[in-house]
Amino acid sequence: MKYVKVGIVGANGYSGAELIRLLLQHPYASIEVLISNSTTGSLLTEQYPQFQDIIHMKLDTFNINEIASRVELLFFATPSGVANKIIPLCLEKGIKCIDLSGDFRLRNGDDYVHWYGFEHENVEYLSKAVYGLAEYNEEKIRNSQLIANPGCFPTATLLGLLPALQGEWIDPNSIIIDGKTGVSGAGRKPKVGSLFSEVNENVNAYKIGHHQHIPEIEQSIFDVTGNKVNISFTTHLIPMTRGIMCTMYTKLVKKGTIDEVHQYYEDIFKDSEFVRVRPIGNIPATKEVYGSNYCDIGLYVDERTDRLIIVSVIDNLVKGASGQAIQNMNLVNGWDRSAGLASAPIFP
Ligand SMILES: NC(=O)C1=CN([C@@H]2O[C@H](COP(=O)(O)OP(=O)(O)OC[C@H]3O[C@@H](n4cnc5c(N)ncnc54)[C@H](OP(=O)(O)O)[C@@H]3O)[C@@H](O)[C@H]2O)C=CC1
Ligand SMILES: CC(=O)N[C@@H](CCC(=O)OP(=O)(O)O)C(=O)O
Repeated sequence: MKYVKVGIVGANGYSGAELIRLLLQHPYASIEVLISNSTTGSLLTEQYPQFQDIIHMKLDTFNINEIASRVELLFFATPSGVANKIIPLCLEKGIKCIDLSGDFRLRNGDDYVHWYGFEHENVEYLSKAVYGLAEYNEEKIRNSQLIANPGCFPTATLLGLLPALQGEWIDPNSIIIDGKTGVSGAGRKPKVGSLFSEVNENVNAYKIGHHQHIPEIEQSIFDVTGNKVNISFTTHLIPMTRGIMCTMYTKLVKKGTIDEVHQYYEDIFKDSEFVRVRPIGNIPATKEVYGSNYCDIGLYVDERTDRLIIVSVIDNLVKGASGQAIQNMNLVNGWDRSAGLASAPIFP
């Protein structure tokens, strides 16, 4: 099997480093180029000593003419507002691009000003991007040159919620999503809100009503089910390093026992190697997917309130970012879906 030469723009960030870790164990991809910004010129091991004697590479500046002949596929693990400017240059050179940022997830260019706070510079490319939720978009992803990798919260939310909507088990206008995340979700760039003394022994609700993942989740619900919904979505920062838990409260509209709903979920995900529907009565915890590409889903039918409560957990850096990006790379190249991703979660 031929190796595909890949590069990472934003290699010095948390999701960039996680891409490196996962790509090192990938059977068909070889890392050829690492690009960073303020740390350009340094060795990767100066930034991340864990890679000593494993990978010896320098962090370079982005120069499309210089890298075009060296890579066939680029991952963008850059802050929002960066990839929209440079991905079109890469596409013109025939490089496949997988963007881990939000820059190509929304179809409506005007939404970027409202939800992300920047003006998108290449709105004509938004319709060329395929949303990389692999479990729902596999065929389109296989044939795409530009993949918008889903956000971490949308990944956990959509995998947990879409079957309930597809099966018309719940009222689409009743959805409340309570999201919790570890601090690595905010990236490696230092900020006050990520300091140990701010996060430790604390829980903090943030971006209520204006989180950038709201339009992404609503857009995907529409694409898969045709439902135009307005969700209530609140995220909380909690004192852990990795992990996302989304607990979703929904009103049941179809009389169904937990056995029926559970069977419906199992049928939807029977061929998805990275979604595990937990047995009835078993609710997943974030540590049970730590370091892995799994999304685990637990279901509870509350007969007292007629609600279906769905709990979905992922590792934000793996299934929520770099693992899912590699899952998409596997589809684009026609490889095994789980190539390089088959490892079990780390526990405890
Ligand atoms: N962390 C997570 O759990 C998840 C992150 N994402 C998304 O992935 C992207 C990366 O996130 P994360 O790894 O956390 O971020 P980090 O802040 O940890 O890293 C950002 C990286 O981008 C580089 N960078 C910054 N500006 C530029 C630029 N203009 N040109 C090239 N490189 C640049 C930085 O380089 P340097 O350090 O040298 O300045 C650094 O390598 C974000 O868009 C984020 O929203 C998505 C899902 C989950
Ligand atoms: C803890 C923390 O701040 N998490 C970030 C995760 C965002 C992210 O990963 O960015 P994308 O929009 O590119 O998906 C947040 O909630 O905004």
